[in-house]
Amino acid sequence: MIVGILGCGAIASIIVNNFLSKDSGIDIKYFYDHDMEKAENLATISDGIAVLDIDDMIDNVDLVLEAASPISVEKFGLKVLKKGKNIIIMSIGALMDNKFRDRMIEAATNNDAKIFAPSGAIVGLDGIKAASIGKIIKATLTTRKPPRSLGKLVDEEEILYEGKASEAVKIFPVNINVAAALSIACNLDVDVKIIVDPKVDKNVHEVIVEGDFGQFKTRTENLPCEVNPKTSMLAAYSAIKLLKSLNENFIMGT
Ligand SMILES: NC(=O)C1=CN([C@@H]2O[C@H](COP(=O)(O)OP(=O)(O)OC[C@H]3O[C@@H](n4cnc5c(N)ncnc54)[C@H](OP(=O)(O)O)[C@@H]3O)[C@@H](O)[C@H]2O)C=CC1
Ligand SMILES: O=C([O-])CC(=O)C(=O)O
Repeated sequence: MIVGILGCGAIASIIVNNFLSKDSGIDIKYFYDHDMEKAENLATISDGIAVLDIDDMIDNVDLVLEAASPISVEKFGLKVLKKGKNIIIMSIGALMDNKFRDRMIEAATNNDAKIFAPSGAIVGLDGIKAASIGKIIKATLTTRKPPRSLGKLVDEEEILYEGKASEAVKIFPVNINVAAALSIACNLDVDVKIIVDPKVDKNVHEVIVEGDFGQFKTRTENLPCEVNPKTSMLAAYSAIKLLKSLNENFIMGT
C-alpha cells in the first residue's frame, strides 16, 4: 500500500520516525505541505518524494493520511475520495459539519473508497462503538491542557469553554478534534469543557459515557509532542496503529 501524507508537522514526523520498516507492506512515499521545506525534510528521512502539487501525490497513492488541519480536509477530502483513494483523517473536527460529512461519505461510497478516523488522543472509542449498538444517552468530555498547549498565559486554572462539541471545534479547530471523534462515535453533539491549567503538564481528556449498557469513564493523561504541544503523542501513535492494522489479518478491539 502506497501512502501519502498531507501535512508534515508533529504527527507526520512521529509517524515517519516510527515507521521505518517497509516489511508491513506499507510504503509512506509522498509528502505534501504548504511549506515545501517540511515536506522535503520528511521525504529525506524516509527516502520518499516531496510534491509541490497535491495531485501528484493523490494520483500515485492508495491512501492519503491527513495530518494538517480541518481546512485541509475541507479543501482536499472530496478530491481524494472522488479519485477512489482512501483517507485517514486526523482533523476530525472538519467532519462535525453533518452536510460535509454526508458528502464525504457519499463520495467514498460512489468511488469504492474508505474514510478512516483514528481514535486519536482519547481512549474509549472501542467501548463507544460497542455501546452504539444499543442506546447512548449522554456523553461528556472534559479537556485540561497546560497553557503552552492552548497558547495561553495564565497563572490560575481557567475554564475556556463550556458548551457543545459542534461549537468547540469552530473555536478551537486544532485543539479539540477529540470532541468531534467522540460526538460522531456517539451520534450526539457531546457536552465539552476546556480548561487551561498551569498545574498540569499533560493534555488530559476525561470522557464519561452513559447508555443502556451502563456507564464508563476514561481518563487519558497524554504527553504532548515536543514540536507541537497542542498535540498528544497518543494521537500520532493511533494513526500509526490504524495504518498498520489495514494490512493485518487479526484485528483486536471493536
Ligand atoms: N484526532 C485527534 O485526536 C487529534 C487531531 N489532531 C489534529 O491533527 C492535525 C495535525 O496535527 P499536528 O501534526 O500536531 O499539526 P502541526 O501543526 O504540527 O502540522 C500540520 C502541518 O500541516 C500544514 N498544513 C495545515 N493546513 C494545510 C493545508 N491546507 N495544506 C497544506 N499543509 C497544511 C501545517 O502548516 P502551517 O503550520 O503553516 O499551517 C503544518 O506544517 C491538526 O489538525 C490537529 O488538530 C491533533 C491531535 C489529536
Ligand atoms: O492531542 C490532543 O490532546 C487533542 C487535540 O489536540 C485535538 O483533539 O485536536
